[in-house]
Amino acid sequence: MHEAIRWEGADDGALLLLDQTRLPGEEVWLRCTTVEDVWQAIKRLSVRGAPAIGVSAAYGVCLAARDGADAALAACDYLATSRPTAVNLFWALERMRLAILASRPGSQPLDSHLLCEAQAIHTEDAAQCAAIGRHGAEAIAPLLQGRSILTHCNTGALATGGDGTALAVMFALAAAGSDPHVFVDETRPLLQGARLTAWELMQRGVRCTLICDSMAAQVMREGRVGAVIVGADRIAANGDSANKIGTYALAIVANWHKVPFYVAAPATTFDMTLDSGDAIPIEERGAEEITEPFGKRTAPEGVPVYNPAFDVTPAELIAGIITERGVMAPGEVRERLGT
Ligand SMILES: CSC[C@@H](O)[C@@H](O)C(=O)COP(=O)(O)O
Repeated sequence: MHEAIRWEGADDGALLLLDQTRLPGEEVWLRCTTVEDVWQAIKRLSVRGAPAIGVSAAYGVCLAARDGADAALAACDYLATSRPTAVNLFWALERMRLAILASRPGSQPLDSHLLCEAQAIHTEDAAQCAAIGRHGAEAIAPLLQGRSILTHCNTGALATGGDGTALAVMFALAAAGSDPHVFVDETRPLLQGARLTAWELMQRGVRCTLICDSMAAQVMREGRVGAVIVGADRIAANGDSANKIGTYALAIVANWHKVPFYVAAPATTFDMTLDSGDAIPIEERGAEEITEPFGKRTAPEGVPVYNPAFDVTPAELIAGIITERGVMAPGEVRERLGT
């Protein structure tokens, strides 16, 4: 596993993040010592992927706790403003807030109490990834019959506290000896597929082929895809799933070609307060990500730009949701994950 989040030292330590904006060219670790460092790292996507954002934010609260409980509570509010779509962020911050409120003077010092909580969130996420891999491999293996899996964005060890969500399924298939092949969508505009997923799969010896997002329909028409598996940033109670922009179009294309479309995510990605995906907040990012990708201008100065970072795939396009509790139909989410 290529871990991307580490805590260095004891209670007075620092958060180390493998800077995902520099991959695959350079492996540079950022050393975060303040809550502001963590906020910036999340905002600029040095750490990204829904579960990884939650884990990192939890450690960010530990950094603030050195200045006491009020500073730690303020850090929870502040980190919640970094990105709006991945519900794992808000879930982790709520868990840290409850841990702050439960901390009693005279018992374990606040900073070590909170570090234990953040480490528990991290470890639990790793265990959830492993279970998603196991359940997903069992469900997906019979669908492949020598065909490939297609995926979008990055859902591996870089995006989580463990082995990943959708990518964990591919790693589990590989570990079981079934030698999967993965078509990797490059994932416009920030190329999480080309830069991160292709890198992770190659590091782990999983066969993959990089395609542009717009080529997915063609490889499906050629009969080369047995299943699509993607991650999620927030899943509503009816199974509607928000994920990286382009996922919705991919789901439509998969359904047209009768290729089963799966979402893989831990329970921490479900937002049972939302009846449908219509209420999921969609992050809009800066125009320069499209007009000047990676510092090179590709569009005329002054052109109007719309840059939503996520879209919502309606539940009816999803064959199954792979969670640590097993694979469920979108219609089973309310019953299996509570109201
Ligand atoms: C296991 S990560 C699942 C999702 O968070 C992932 O697919 C995704 O859309 C990430 O978007 P990003 O903008 O790179 O944070």
